[in-house]
This record gives sequence, structure tokens and C-alpha cells, in this order.
Amino acid sequence: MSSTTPSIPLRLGKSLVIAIDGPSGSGKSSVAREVARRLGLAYQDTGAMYRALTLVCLESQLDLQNQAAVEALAKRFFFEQWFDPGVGMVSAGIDVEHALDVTEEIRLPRVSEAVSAVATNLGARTELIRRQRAAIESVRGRMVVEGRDITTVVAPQAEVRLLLTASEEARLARRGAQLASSGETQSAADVARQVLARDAKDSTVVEFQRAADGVVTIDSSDLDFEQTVAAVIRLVKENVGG
Ligand SMILES: Nc1ncnc2c1ncn2[C@@H]1O[C@H](COP(=O)(O)OP(=O)(O)O)[C@@H](O)[C@H]1O
Ligand SMILES: Nc1ccn([C@H]2C[C@H](O)[C@@H](COP(=O)(O)OP(=O)(O)O)O2)c(=O)n1
Repeated sequence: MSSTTPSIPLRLGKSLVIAIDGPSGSGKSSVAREVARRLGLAYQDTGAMYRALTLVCLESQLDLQNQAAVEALAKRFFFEQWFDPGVGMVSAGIDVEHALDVTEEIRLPRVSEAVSAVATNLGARTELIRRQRAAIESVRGRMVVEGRDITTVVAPQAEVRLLLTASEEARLARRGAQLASSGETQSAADVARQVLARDAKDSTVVEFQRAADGVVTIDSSDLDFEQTVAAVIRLVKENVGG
């Protein structure tokens, strides 16, 4: 079987939302993308939306502590994400005329440093959650969606709900290796400080360290990437058959 062939027969047309939450570096984005690719589903990275809004705020020199201004920008900024898991492109701007490809820029440390200020803005969250739900509807619920509040807030009715965790040590090692391979020169201490501070701040508005009722936990600390993808696909099969 080629790696692009869906590994389970999916009932075409039937909703299959796979909701994945977890802390930074647990493997959400990469695992969710690969699961979507193998199952022939769309993929939504909700963190990219928080990151893109943060980038647009920074580019507009908007004070991130100005809650009302950030919320207002959340309502009108342009954001587009390619749901094909093989593409992973994100475009954003203050409006459609100023939209640019921001796929790489939203991963820069200056955005990672600032994003929690946007993620803890409850007015902005309400608007981004609305857009995320609309995105799920736009593909008739055939999507893998990952973030921090997908299993609990964005799509609590998802057919498959999972919390992907990993030890702090594993998460920091993965994030460090990922940044190094993309040419970033942040020290291990800086990476650790940034990731842990961000998770602590984000935890004040969303619970993503403990699984809610009905949410299955997969701990990937001792699993490699392939084993983690296989564990998620097994869970999907158990939940929806195939
Ligand atoms: N189970 C795993 N074992 C080893 N490395 C992994 C695993 N899952 C993900 N990774 C790698 O760890 C890094 C961080 O993963 P990512 O998907 O960006 O995490 P998150 O979206 O939760 O922050 C990536 O380079 C990814 O390829
Ligand atoms: N559904 C979501 C998704 C992300 N966030 C916040 C939490 C993070 O600090 C930022 C960026 O998320 P992202 O998933 O890109 O972060 P990591 O790749 O896990 O480091 O957005 C959120 O509050 N709710």
C-alpha cells in the first residue's frame, strides 16, 4: 500500500472530526497532519490562526495588552489556511489586500514569545473559535483539527477526541531539534524558558494538560513519530470502525 493510500476505508460523506489537543512539542501538528494525509481528511492547525493574528498585531504595531484592539483586529483580519495536509500554507494580513504568505514567519521566536497574549484574550478567542468551527463545517466535518481546546470547546462532539502528551524532557528535546533544523539559533535554555512559560500562560484560559471526560490520552514520550501516528489511527478505527 502506498503511503498516500488511506489506511482504513472511510465512509465518504460521513462526518469524521478527529480532535487533538496537547501541550507544545507533544507532536500535535506533525502527527495530526500525517493522520489526515493517511485517512484522506482535511487538516486544520488552529495554533496557526493564533500565531497569524499575533503576527498581524505585531506588524500593525498594536499593543498586545490592549484587549479591545486585539479583539477588534481578530474580527477583521484576513486569514486563510490550506486544509490539504500536503500543503500546510497559511496566508494572513490586516485585510485581503495586504495578505501575504506567512507560513514560515508565524513560527519565528518573536511570534512564539508574543502569542500567549493573544491566546489569553477571551474576546479574540471567541472570534477564532467561530472561524475554526466554520472551517470544520466547510469540509462537512471531514477534518483532523489540532490545538488546545478542540476536544473541549471547538469540537466537543468530535467523533474522535484525543489528548496527545509527552514528558517535558521529550517535548523540549523535540522542539529544540525542530528549531535547530530550521536554522534557528536559540539556546536550549531559551527554548525551555519560552515553551514552559507559554504553556503555563496558555493554561490559565484552556485546560490541555488533563484529558476531559471521554477524551483518550496518548503519551508519546516513548513512542517515535511512526508509532504515535499508528496509535492515533488505531484509536480512530476503534471509535469509528474500518
Ligand atoms: N512521537 C514523536 N517522536 C519523536 N518526534 C516527534 C514525535 N512527534 C512529533 N515529533 C517531532 O517533534 C517536533 C515537534 O512536533 P510538533 O508536531 O510541531 O508539536 P506540537 O504541534 O505539539 O507543538 C517535530 O519536529 C516533530 O517531527
Ligand atoms: N486551539 C488553540 C491553539 C493554539 N492556542 C495557542 C497556544 C499557543 O501558545 C499558540 C500557538 O499554538 P501552536 O499549536 O502553534 O503552538 P506549538 O506548536 O504547540 O508550540 O496558540 C490556543 O490557545 N488554542
